[in-house]
Amino acid sequence: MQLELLKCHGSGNDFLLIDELTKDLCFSEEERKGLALLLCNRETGIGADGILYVLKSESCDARMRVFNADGSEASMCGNGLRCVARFAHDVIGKDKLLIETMKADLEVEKTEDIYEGIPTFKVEISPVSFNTGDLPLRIESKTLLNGKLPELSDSLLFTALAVPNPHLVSIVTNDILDSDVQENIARKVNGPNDLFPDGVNVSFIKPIEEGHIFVRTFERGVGFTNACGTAMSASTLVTCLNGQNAVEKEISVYNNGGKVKCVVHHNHGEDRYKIDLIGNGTYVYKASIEVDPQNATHFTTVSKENFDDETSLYSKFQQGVRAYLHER
Ligand SMILES: N[C@@H](CCC[C@H](N)C(=O)O)C(=O)O
Repeated sequence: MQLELLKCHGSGNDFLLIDELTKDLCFSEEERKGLALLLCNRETGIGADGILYVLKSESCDARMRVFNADGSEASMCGNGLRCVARFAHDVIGKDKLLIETMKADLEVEKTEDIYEGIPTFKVEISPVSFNTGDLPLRIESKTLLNGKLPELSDSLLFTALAVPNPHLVSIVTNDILDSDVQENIARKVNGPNDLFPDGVNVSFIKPIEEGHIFVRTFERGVGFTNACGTAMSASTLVTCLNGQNAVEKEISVYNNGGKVKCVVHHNHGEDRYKIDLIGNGTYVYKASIEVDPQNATHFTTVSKENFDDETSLYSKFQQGVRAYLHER
């Protein structure tokens, strides 16, 4: 079949978006997985951190399903949701939309440009849970808040939370960030292991100054990515809980692909948190490929059309972000 793909990114976390909103496509679960494995491979495929399937929804404006590069399905993807928000906005023509995801219906909204000319979307990251059973993390206690996991490190303090995909977060110093500690831990908890049977996204946070943090994530099902939206949201919340940042205030979150803004909201009555994730939803190119989803072993590219203006504008934004980080 001829399959249209939209390559897009949020903070350099890149995806292949497949439109099942306006097109009648019908994939089996195995085919969705097979397409992710074939197309996301950076050596033999097109290369991407995951596939975003955008489907029709009975209750919302659209539905998002996210498959990681290794073919596993994730319950949420923050950077991907901004790309889906952009796509649904462009197709449906509404500034505010509701997107169905695996575990929640989430509000998304076109918002003020993060950098002049860059299409920017605010997406809701929720529900948030600190219950270890929701990741799952198999330890005795019901939560892990700045606690030790001796199986992973003698010294680092970790917080575990689901937003609702699973995250393990630690605030670290420069020397730890520059070492291979994060990769070793992440590989351990994303291979066969007793602590995180389903794997976990592992983030290290470096506080820069009040209202500004840097986050790097090793993603479950992918590896190190330029950025992970749910991880940046989870990390911002952790810095608020630690008193390093404040709730209801915009926090700048720098990453290897750019910058987003996060705002943590706390509903005191219900003691619930939700986070606004604000950042780019950038189109890179449109492509058409010939592929057999039932036997997804190879594909041929039929056509490709670049969104050069979007790419060069995003590069300018990145230059500013790098200059800021270089000075620190
Ligand atoms: N890149 C995403 C998260 C994608 C899913 C994640 N790897 C998982 O398996 O939970 C984001 O921007 O949130």
